[in-house]
Amino acid sequence: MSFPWVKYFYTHSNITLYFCSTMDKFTLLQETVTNRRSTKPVTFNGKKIADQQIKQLLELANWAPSHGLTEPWRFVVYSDSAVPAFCHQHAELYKQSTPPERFNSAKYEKQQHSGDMASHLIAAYMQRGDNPSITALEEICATAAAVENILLGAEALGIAVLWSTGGAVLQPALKEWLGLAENDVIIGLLFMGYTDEPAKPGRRGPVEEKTKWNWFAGDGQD
Ligand SMILES: Cc1cc2nc3c(=O)[nH]c(=O)nc-3n(C[C@H](O)[C@H](O)[C@H](O)COP(=O)(O)O)c2cc1C
Repeated sequence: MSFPWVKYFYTHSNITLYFCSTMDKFTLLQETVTNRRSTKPVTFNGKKIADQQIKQLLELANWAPSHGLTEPWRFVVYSDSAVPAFCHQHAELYKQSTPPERFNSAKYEKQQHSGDMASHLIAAYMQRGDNPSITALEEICATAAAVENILLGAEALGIAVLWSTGGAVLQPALKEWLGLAENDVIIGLLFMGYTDEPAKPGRRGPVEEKTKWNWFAGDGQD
């Protein structure tokens, strides 16, 4: 015995479900992307993130795209008392590598204490590969994409993050201290923790002002 209406319902409800789940996926992603905010470590509350969640975020990072599958992203993770210890060292490197006329003592002290309430700190860098057809720019882009994956995953888990290139991050001194090769590039320090402070609203200029569309005459347009 056949029940055509069962087949009809089954087929069409699946189509409906497919469209619903596509919509939900986009809405969820959109919320995660637009709600993500940078959080200053000074507002962290000292609560610890489980190492397991940090590992989950690193797994997300590892799914970033890379030209030629070079996977150039590398991470050095600091946790517990290694975080303030790193920050003190980073502040010293900033002091040593900054000409006296540009040295800012307030920045130095801020760097020293930036990890006091953080749970983890991740130094993210691009390890330059030896494939001559892949440029350093491409490998930096891939590593930045990996970092963005961490930021979005953190937002989904309620973890506060600041991606920072302040202090000595862009100076050779930090690279040397971390034992990186000359062509490697530090993409940033990720200060991670929890905050009780509400996020400030994000703001962006209109994307239309950053986009140029091109059409061929006669093509359909929305
Ligand atoms: C490559 C990079 C470096 C950044 N460096 C710093 C930094 O050194 N200090 C800081 O306070 N924020 C830093 N930020 C965070 C930006 O200030 C922040 O993304 C921007 O103000 C927009 O705010 P939102 O992330 O909350 O949308 C950096 C962001 C990026 C992408």
